[in-house]
Amino acid sequence: NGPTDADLMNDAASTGDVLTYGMGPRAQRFSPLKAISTDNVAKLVPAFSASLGGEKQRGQEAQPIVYDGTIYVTGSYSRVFAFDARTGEEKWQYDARLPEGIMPCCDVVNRGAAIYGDKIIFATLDAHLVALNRETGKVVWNKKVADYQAGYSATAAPIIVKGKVIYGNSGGEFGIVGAVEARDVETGELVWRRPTIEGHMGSLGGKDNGITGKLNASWQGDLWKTGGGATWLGGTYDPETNLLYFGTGNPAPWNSHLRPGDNLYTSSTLAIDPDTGVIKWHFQTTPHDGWDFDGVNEFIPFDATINGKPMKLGAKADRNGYFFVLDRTNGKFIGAHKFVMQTTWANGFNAKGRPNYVDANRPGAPTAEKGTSVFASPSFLGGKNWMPMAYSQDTGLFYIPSNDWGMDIWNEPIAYKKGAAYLGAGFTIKPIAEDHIGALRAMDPKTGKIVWEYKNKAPLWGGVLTTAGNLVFTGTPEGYLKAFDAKTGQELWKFQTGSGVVGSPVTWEQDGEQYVAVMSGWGGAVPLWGGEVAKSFKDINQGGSLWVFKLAK
Ligand SMILES: O=C(O)c1cc(C(=O)O)c2c(n1)C(=O)C(=O)c1cc(C(=O)O)[nH]c1-2
Ligand SMILES: [Ca+2]
Repeated sequence: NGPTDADLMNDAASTGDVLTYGMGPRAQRFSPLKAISTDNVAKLVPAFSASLGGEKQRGQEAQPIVYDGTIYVTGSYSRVFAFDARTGEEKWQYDARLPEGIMPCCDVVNRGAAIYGDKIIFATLDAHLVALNRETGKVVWNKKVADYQAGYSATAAPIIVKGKVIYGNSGGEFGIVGAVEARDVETGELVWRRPTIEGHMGSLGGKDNGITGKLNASWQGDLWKTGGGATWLGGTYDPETNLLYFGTGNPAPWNSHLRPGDNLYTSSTLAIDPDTGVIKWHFQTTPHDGWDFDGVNEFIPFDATINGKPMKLGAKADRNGYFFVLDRTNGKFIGAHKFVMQTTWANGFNAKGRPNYVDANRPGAPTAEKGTSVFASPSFLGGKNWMPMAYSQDTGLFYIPSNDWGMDIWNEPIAYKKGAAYLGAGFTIKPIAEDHIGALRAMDPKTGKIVWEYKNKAPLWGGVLTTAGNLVFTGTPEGYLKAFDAKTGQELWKFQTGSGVVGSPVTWEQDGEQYVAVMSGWGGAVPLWGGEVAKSFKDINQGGSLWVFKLAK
């Protein structure tokens, strides 16, 4: 009863449901549906809206899951809701009732749940993993996965591969140690664990399973013990190579002068064996990161012919402003293409895939209180942050929700203290263009060319969906869900949802009609950390609702 492993692996092709974060294990966010197309999208109207209620609003970053007449969404403050997919009527809701002392860095968000058999599984801000019965919302199991009092939290949607629920952790701003873990979906028992920082021991079936990397190869002294590298965006899975792809976040502390070396495996993409948790390859996008270019961004498998050769590739639009194409079988560097207006920290990448650093643009070492401040672009909130891009199998383009902005950044002294912020840096984010911060960009992964772009005044903070109807959907903080022509970027439709849209849209087919759904509710990191940019957009109203659309009859 309920979705099986095979159903999850087939999610990209099955149009009657949305079973995985990313609309398929590869997370391409491409739907073969075309009942809604460039010809008729102007006639898209609300079918219903459902409120998450309460006073607990803030950022709604979730991607809905749709199965058998029910829409499952997670809400801010670690809540889960089940709504009737035809009427919007609430079936149940679950509230994790968080303790006082949680320490999420960047708003009380959650990006979505996983579904498997009779269960809905999600991660909480106090670092628990919870399985609920999908019919009743009652707890089936609830496991503490890390210590929230040490700064651990969780915001990502888990994925499920071969009966194991696989998930990441958050807390990179508190000197935690990143890890990917796999648990038995039926019992919640740990199967394997893989820390992301070199020197830490992995486990498999209750036994040691080798340390990650090589102790002290790229970290000095004891710094690896509090090295960061959170896996806070979860991962993708490619059934063809049988590899999980997880991004890793910033090294801790942010002040790079306090931790000489490459600091592996922070700001990287890791390919992990889903059966054992062993790292098969790694690619570091920002070695010795000094700007919080936290590299968790999703790695999306795709196939393309390059120089006459069909290749199994993967792409990642990194927070550091470069779009990476790698051979997904072995991590070999194929290319890095700038997708933002400006990158002050590096001038491209060399043939081996190492950045050509501009040394003068690394914030200076603090002599006493404060080191030399530099202007850096992108800002630490990134050329692209958590919000997922989409890949169209029809156009062969990636649609990247990106932002053009910079920051003043300087280093400060800091020492590790359990449960306290471990940055050693100060910063102020600033706009760099008159007319926009956000830019939805269509990237050709074969050439690195930007085929079209749509500029948005506020920073884009929501996920992207693309369809065989030649459409691209994404939301804006100004409150709109918008649809664009996938080939030209022409804006074809918009709808005002009443609060900023920072969720990820999905589409499916039900009773012979195509539906589109998205969460509305402004929040996430921008209002908290956005400096001058946050001030400009402080009047956006908060919210918390699910919007569902279909074509007017
Ligand atoms: O290093 C980490 O553990 C971590 C976690 C998270 C998170 O879990 O949301 C964010 C970040 N870092 C981060 O750097 C960041 O810019 C960010 C933005 C958001 C958001 O949801 O808007 N989360 C996070
Ligand atoms: Ca971070």
